[in-house]
Amino acid sequence: MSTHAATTVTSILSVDTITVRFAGLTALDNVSFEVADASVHAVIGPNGAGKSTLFNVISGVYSPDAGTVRFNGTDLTSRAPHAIARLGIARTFQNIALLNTESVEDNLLLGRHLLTRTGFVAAGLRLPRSRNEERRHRARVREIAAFVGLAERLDIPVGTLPYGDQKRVEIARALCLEPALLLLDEPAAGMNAHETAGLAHLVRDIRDELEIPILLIEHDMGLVMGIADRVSVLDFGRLIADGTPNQIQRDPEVQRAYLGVDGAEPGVH
Ligand SMILES: Nc1ncnc2c1ncn2[C@@H]1O[C@H](COP(=O)(O)OP(=O)(O)OP(=O)(O)O)[C@@H](O)[C@H]1O
Repeated sequence: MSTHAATTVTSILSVDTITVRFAGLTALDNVSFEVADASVHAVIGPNGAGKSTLFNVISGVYSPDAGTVRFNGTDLTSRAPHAIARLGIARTFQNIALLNTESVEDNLLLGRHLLTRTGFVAAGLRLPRSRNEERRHRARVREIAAFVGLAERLDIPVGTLPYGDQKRVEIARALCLEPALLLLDEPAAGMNAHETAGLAHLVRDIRDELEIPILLIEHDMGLVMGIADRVSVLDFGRLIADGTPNQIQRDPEVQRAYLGVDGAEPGVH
């Protein structure tokens, strides 16, 4: 027997033989992979590869035709989106979904509504217990805003912020759920180089300081290769590769999938 104990990587999310069909089209075909705890895990693939469908299965928007998704051992398959959020999976969307005329603080407070016991109606009536609860939530919202770099922007209507800051508000709102796993859907889309660099920092900080694992869909290969611990590659609904960024960049099937679509290698952007 070996004297060296194998390093065990705990997995927080298991995607197990997931298949999703839309009419005649197989959007996900028997897809399996694991997301390790304390990791940044990227899902990449050409347009139409099945990435959004995968997120929609994990977050409960779609029920798969076959397979299971387990989160910390709990079967998520066919649970409703709000039940999955309550279990600790928070997500952001491709298009910013915030209340533009409301302040950063109010948008973040709304992100905590699943965690409130007395609810915001009771808070509006200023009942003593709800006042205490509201105070706690406001304090936590301030901490989270400071963590993402928005401490000075709490009173500003979200719609007037620069795009990169609006994306930060979205991520902060997801963090307000105190998630055990964060799903980010194309967080760098529409960002300039400076904003993307800031996002890379933030994602690393969420993993390293908050110790929240992150699963992200992203087309910006520079960002993916720079921050991901592991990368899963989808092509026409099939998982064609799963490995470290280095392994993925050298994988001939991955290169073929990208060259076949738009002439770009995943390592070159
Ligand atoms: N609700 C739906 N009804 C029918 N077909 C769908 C539906 N959602 C996705 N599809 C199809 O499933 C396939 C996978 O789509 P999906 O949006 O998951 O790909 P994607 O990798 O996220 O693409 P992109 O990078 O362009 O966002 C595509 O062929 C798409 O047209």
